[in-house]
Amino acid sequence: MTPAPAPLVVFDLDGTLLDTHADLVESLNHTIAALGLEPVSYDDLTHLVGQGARVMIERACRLRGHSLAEDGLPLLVERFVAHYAGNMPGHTEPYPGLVAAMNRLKSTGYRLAVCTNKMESLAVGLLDKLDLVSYFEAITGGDTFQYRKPDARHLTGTIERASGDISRTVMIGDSINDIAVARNAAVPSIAVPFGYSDVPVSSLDPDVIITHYDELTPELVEGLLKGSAAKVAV
Ligand SMILES: O=C(O)COP(=O)(O)O
Ligand SMILES: [Mg+2]
Repeated sequence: MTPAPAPLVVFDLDGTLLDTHADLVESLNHTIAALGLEPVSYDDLTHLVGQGARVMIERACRLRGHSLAEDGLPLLVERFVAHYAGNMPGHTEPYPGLVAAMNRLKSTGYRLAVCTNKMESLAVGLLDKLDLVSYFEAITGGDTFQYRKPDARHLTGTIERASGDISRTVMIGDSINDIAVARNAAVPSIAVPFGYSDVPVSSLDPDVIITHYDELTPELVEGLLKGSAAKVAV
């Protein structure tokens, strides 16, 4: 019998691997200050984040009642990226128990990857500053492909780059795009409630919710993989 391919756990980044909120808010406020707009708060972030910097800036302008000239956006994105990249890692930290959980999974033969709507260069740069890049077989961002979460191809493209097997993959994330991309790719999902969802994660209907990384064990992932294999077999 051929052994089952190594399982792959694919992580979202903002609000899942890393608590990035303070730096996102700071860089966003630095960006919109150029337009004379009032700063946004952490509470606003849950509605603004999710589709990368460009959309976050557009949404923040809308929130502040500012109609952005079409050609104004590239300069603002540049301003955001310069500020964010220039301050990394800032206040950003891995969520409690994450590194131990990743070590646990890796020492059991698991592969890990990142599928984020953040720009790939910012995701890689940030993970590099935190010495976490080497954990991942692949890191893909919102600009890596022509499509991004919740489009299934962002996740399937990530799995391919990580040399994973879609029937042995689990996606873990904090918001609707993550649970939706998993559903769209027919991959089991795990939600974390400590990120930036604007609705309770239970309403997204993930397969499992974990409230701390201590719960992310090989047994939990194997259980989900068996469950999804059973669903396919029915
Ligand atoms: O930066 C964003 O807008 C979203 O990032 P995430 O996909 O890692 O949550
Ligand atoms: Mg997220």
